Amino acid sequence: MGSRAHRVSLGDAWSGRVHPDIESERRWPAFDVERLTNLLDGGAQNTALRRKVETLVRDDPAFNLIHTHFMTQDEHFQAATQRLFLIQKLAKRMDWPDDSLEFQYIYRALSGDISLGVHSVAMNAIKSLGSEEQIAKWVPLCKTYQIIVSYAQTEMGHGTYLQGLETEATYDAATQEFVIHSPTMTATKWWPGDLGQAATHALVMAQLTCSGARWGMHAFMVPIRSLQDHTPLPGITVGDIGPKMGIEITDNGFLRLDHVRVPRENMLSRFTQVSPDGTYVRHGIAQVNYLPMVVTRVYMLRNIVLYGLQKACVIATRYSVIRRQSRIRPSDPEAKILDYQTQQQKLIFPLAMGYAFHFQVASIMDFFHRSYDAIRNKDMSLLPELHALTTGSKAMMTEFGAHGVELCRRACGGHGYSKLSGMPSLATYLLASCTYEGENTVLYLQVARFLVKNCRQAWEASDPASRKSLPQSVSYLTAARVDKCPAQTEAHFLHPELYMQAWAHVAARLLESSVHHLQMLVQAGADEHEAWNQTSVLLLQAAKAHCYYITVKNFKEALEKLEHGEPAVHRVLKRLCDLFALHGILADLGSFLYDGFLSAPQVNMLRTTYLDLLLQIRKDAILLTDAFDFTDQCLNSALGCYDGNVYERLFQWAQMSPNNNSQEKPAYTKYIRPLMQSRGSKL
Ligand SMILES: CCCCCCC/C=C/C(=O)SCCNC(=O)CCNC(=O)[C@H](O)C(C)(C)COP(=O)(O)OP(=O)(O)OC[C@H]1O[C@@H](n2cnc3c(N)ncnc32)[C@H](O)[C@@H]1OP(=O)(O)O
Ligand SMILES: Cc1cc2nc3c(=O)[nH]c(=O)nc-3n(C[C@H](O)[C@H](O)[C@H](O)COP(=O)(O)OP(=O)(O)OC[C@H]3O[C@@H](n4cnc5c(N)ncnc54)[C@H](O)[C@@H]3O)c2cc1C
Repeated sequence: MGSRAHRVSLGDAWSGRVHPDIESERRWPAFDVERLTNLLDGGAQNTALRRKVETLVRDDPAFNLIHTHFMTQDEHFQAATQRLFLIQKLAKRMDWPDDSLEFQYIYRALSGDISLGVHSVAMNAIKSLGSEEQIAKWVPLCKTYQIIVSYAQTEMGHGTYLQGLETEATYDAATQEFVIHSPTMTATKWWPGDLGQAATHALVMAQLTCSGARWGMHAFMVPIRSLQDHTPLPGITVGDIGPKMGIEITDNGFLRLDHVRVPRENMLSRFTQVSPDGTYVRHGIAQVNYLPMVVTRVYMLRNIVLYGLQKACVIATRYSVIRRQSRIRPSDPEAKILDYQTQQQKLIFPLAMGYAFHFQVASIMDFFHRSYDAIRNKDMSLLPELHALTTGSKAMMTEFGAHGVELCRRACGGHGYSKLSGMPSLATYLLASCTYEGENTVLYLQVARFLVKNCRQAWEASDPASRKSLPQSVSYLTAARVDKCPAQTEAHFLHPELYMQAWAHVAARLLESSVHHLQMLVQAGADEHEAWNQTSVLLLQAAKAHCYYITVKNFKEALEKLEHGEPAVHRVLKRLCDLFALHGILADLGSFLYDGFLSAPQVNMLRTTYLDLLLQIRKDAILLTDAFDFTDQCLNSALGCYDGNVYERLFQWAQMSPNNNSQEKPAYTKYIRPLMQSRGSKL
């Protein structure tokens, strides 16, 4: 399939004419864009399949996303639910297998603008925590949408601290039922997606009490709305939590339970069981019921964070070669804004991130697939490392991703504030992701806990064998390290080993000084918890440096695999990897200068290398964003279309505003006219 025709998909009259300012960027490609797209897709056959799926939704008006810019919250939810309904029909007609790539691709093609995402989160939770019988019972009902399930964990009073959840699940051995109850206002479930309007069931996370003891958070399948008429069932108070910053496709809701009884079989019991007489049995640590969050964190990284960031890069970079403003020299024509060094600085770091995070997601997915089945089969040996890798990646990718999208939005100037640019929607999605599935600070501190625990064990161990047994992702922290940067020229900063050493050095030093600070406070009389709190700013910094190190390492290792097969693609990706690593150093220079790891002259050399990279990457910027291969339909942006016809499209889309299509002007007739006439016109 011709890729250009494929991309120009909105059918506008001018789409055939590509704007000369963007055409010139594509005229002499330094690498084969299609090969890079294939690499990102995991092979040419996947690219072909993805494009086939995209074609299926391209010409159908029901899948046209432009109108979403003008919708109210409820209209948005309805349209997203209609798309879900149509996709299910399409999938049945096309005979797509469950969990197939086709589903992944159609969600991507429609920019994830499809409702009932949390139903999938809940279904994955059932697969993680349910026994085989429970999975066999509930998952087919979920897959066929005979029931719709919300993941109801967060309460008004507690989201982070799961031990503090107040919803009660008390076992009644006489009837072999659990009594699920919200004892206080703050116990009200608040925020769960798909709960406000859609759900028939909630997977309620509640504190289990049986045999007179409390056992922590467990998952219970609770019917909440009638399967006949969708009204709330007895004992259930359920509704919508009201307006929010964005993500209108999701009906976030509240839920109160008044002594609602569910059978004993409704507690998910892969790892924990309550026998008929109330005896409690558990396999693994108490936090084993937190496994669904690990799974969701993995999937959200690709579907929401990575794609959101990449789309913002495409839109802002394309716009920046069309937009001309001011002159570099007085005698020049007005410059493309992408030719300003400061604009390059704004946009090229997010672009490098868009690639770095691609390889980060691939690595996390790989670790997840290697460890998840073993965990479900009660081998918990890789769970702590999986938890640390997923929480760290979630925190870093959402924090940097949200920042990157905001940089891209601002790089579009005033038009970036228009919803028609697509940027505000991307920005609110990325912002929300910093909070849901674990607030980022809290998640970074989980990473710090893992680092401190493992490294302390290694440092305190006298025999070298204990050092060897450190989880692979942290073993570098206790290895011998370089204390002074050996770079003598600007070119030395383009050696991956050199910037890896720099990141390893800073991550290890920050961790060591956090641990020393902890020890110092304890020696001075603080208990270990207070000492932890009084060291948490340092710990956060150490966890962040570790996450950066891991991301650079994954990028570097992915490139090593590519080195021999694809020299041109390797060359452009290597520049992005270099820039990603060096940008992080420049952004946190204090940490690298603190103990003299870098000298001031080295910082100057590093900065020169960085600025030179900006210029080199700028030449390929459009092609690097084209390689993500998002359709115009998916981008849903007046600024970001493949053909670059920004101004025509912006004007045309604005005409769709209901204000421009109604004879009624209530604000004018009710208030403006009377206001103007109130004093008697002198004109
Ligand atoms: C396709 C995507 C669609 C996206 C839609 C998204 C919709 C959004 C949904 C949601 O937001 S659902 C709600 C999500 N909520 C959270 O993420 C809550 C965040 N809080 C937590 O994860 C935990 O409470 C906590 C912060 C980890 C703290 O828990 P706790 O106080 O109980 O534990 P600690 O004392 O800190 O640690 C004890 C021990 O447990 C280990 N651990 C903690 N969490 C996990 C886990 N998930 N998996 C495995 N192990 C875990 C932790 O490392 C400690 O281990 P040790 O150090 O003692 O060995
Ligand atoms: C769009 C959206 C969708 C959501 N969907 C769902 C859903 O489907 N199901 C569901 O159950 N929940 C859902 N949530 C809830 C979400 O998971 C929680 O809001 C999130 O986990 C944060 O918890 P919190 O609100 O309690 O924040 P808090 O923990 O109250 O955070 C407030 C501040 O306190 C700080 N803080 C808290 N604890 C600590 C600590 N131990 N150490 C240091 N600092 C701390 C945080 O860093 C933060 O700065 C959703 C939320 C949003 C915004």
